[in-house]
Amino acid sequence: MSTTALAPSSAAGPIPAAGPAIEATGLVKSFGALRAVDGIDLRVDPGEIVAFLGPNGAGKSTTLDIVLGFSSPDAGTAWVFGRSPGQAASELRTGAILQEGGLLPDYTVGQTLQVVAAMRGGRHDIPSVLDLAGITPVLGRKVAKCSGGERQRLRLALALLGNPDLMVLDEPTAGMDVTARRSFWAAIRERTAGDKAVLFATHYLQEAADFADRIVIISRGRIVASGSVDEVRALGQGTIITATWPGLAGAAELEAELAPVRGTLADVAVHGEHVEIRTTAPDDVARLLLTRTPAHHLGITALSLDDVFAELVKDGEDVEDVKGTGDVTGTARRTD
Ligand SMILES: Nc1ncnc2c1ncn2[C@@H]1O[C@H](COP(=O)(O)OP(=O)(O)OP(=O)(O)O)[C@@H](O)[C@H]1O
Repeated sequence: MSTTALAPSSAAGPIPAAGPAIEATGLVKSFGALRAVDGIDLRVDPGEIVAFLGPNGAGKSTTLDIVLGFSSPDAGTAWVFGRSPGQAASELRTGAILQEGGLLPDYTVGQTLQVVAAMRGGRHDIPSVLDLAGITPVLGRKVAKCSGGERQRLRLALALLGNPDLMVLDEPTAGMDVTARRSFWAAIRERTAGDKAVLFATHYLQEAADFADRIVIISRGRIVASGSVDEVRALGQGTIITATWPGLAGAAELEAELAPVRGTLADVAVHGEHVEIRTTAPDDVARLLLTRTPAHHLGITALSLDDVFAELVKDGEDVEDVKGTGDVTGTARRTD
């Protein structure tokens, strides 16, 4: 697949946005016996930046390919500004950064932009694209000599050509260092200040937390949670208590001592004298540890977004039972 959505050129002038940037309902896509996408409902409104998070093979790219019109779903519908994805692409309403490949190593950055701009047709404000993507300094450099981050910036510039209303970015900052990632997102933010929409797939939870208005978590082709960062974080049940327990014989001793609060425990782990307990009643567990056991040095922390994410995607068996995940615009929900 090419790196950037090289939509067929269109003579069509600007067409007003109509409805949601993306409205997908009941998407299903199989490869042989594998259901890569298994009933996804997804809505992205103009002006929103939405992160699509999930483990490897969850179905993110397959979904994005459908939204971009690169492939058709086996079932369900996808609309982009009220049009078919292919139509929206041909009207230059969508721009994309896909995962890999597609760039010609012997072209310079500037030549690549010119060629793609000519292929896409229409009028392009190349200086502002260069500026926004921050690649002016490497304009004369051959793609083969560009660093990973510079290539991603070139991909961003290509995606910005035509000033699309929706950008679909598949792991757009892969290979970028923290500073490059920050300035990449600053450029996207600047770009989406109005009513432009962005849907991006990422493996970086922190990136999703920092830059997205909304997070959609997908596992095994199904949406398992969606909402703001805080809403998704709140789906994690429990609090983590850590402590040092001198002379602890092992997990059996810990569990025996915690018997009075057993019903509140989600997880216990013992690493030598260090214990980690996840509980829905942190005060009770802390009190018990401090008054009835030798444990000391207690630490009490909320679940991190990483913990919540790991829990939400941990077990495909749970997710298999999910039915109808509903829209992804409202309050966060877990669907198992
Ligand atoms: N063209 C294809 N033919 C066969 N299987 C495919 C094809 N495209 C994707 N798959 C499979 O579908 C599943 C979902 O793949 P997809 O690329 O959508 O996942 P992803 O969430 O984007 O993963 P990653 O984070 O690793 O990029 C995977 O098991 C993948 O191997």
